[in-house]
Amino acid sequence: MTQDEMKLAVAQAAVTYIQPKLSRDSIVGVGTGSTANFFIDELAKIKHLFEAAVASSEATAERLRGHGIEVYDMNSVDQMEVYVDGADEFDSRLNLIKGGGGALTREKIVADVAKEFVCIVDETKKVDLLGEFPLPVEVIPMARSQVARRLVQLDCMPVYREGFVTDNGNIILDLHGLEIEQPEALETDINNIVGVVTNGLFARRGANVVLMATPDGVQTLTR
Ligand SMILES: O=C(CO)[C@H](O)[C@H](O)COP(=O)(O)O
Repeated sequence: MTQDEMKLAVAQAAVTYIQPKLSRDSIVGVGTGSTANFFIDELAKIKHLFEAAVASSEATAERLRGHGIEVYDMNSVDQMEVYVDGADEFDSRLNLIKGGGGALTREKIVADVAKEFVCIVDETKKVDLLGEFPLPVEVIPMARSQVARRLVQLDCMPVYREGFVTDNGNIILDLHGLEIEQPEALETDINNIVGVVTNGLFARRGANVVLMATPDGVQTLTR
């Protein structure tokens, strides 16, 4: 089974999982990335079952609209049935690293509103300890050097993501070589640095459920 076949399988499983939770006035939060794109294409098949979506990036909004799914502005939404998104890594407690595609801040905002965060991954994303995937940090551009110095003081190794600008007009520093024993504490410590918008650790608000594609089928993992 190819990785794309696994992404499709988990996207289909996500639609099956969320369908009973939806009603005509439901809002669905939608994440960003290649797995999320498979989900969007599958979600379009049940677009008559919910009211609208909220997107975690401009790319996702464009793809949703391409399927004729209405996309609401985040500020007009105060409740959301479910948020579905991929991840770069997850551990057994369903803590995540996200933001490989640079959409981490909007992803975290949309996830925060949702009653349930359904994370869709293939088995290659499962780790014992988070941190092999570089942890993205979104930073206000004028604070780049100072934030980098503060991150070094936290024993992090920041690498500037050259030429990349987030949908919010900010830059990304990727933190390499981490072995994250205490994800909640690190999430808080990094977010407390002045000039950091947010970081890609989803520990304080991890996933409620992870749907993980394997060659033998999709597994449902809960906390
Ligand atoms: O956090 C993300 C984007 O900011 C994605 O969810 C993450 O990078 C996984 O992407 P993919 O499904 O393409 O592997």
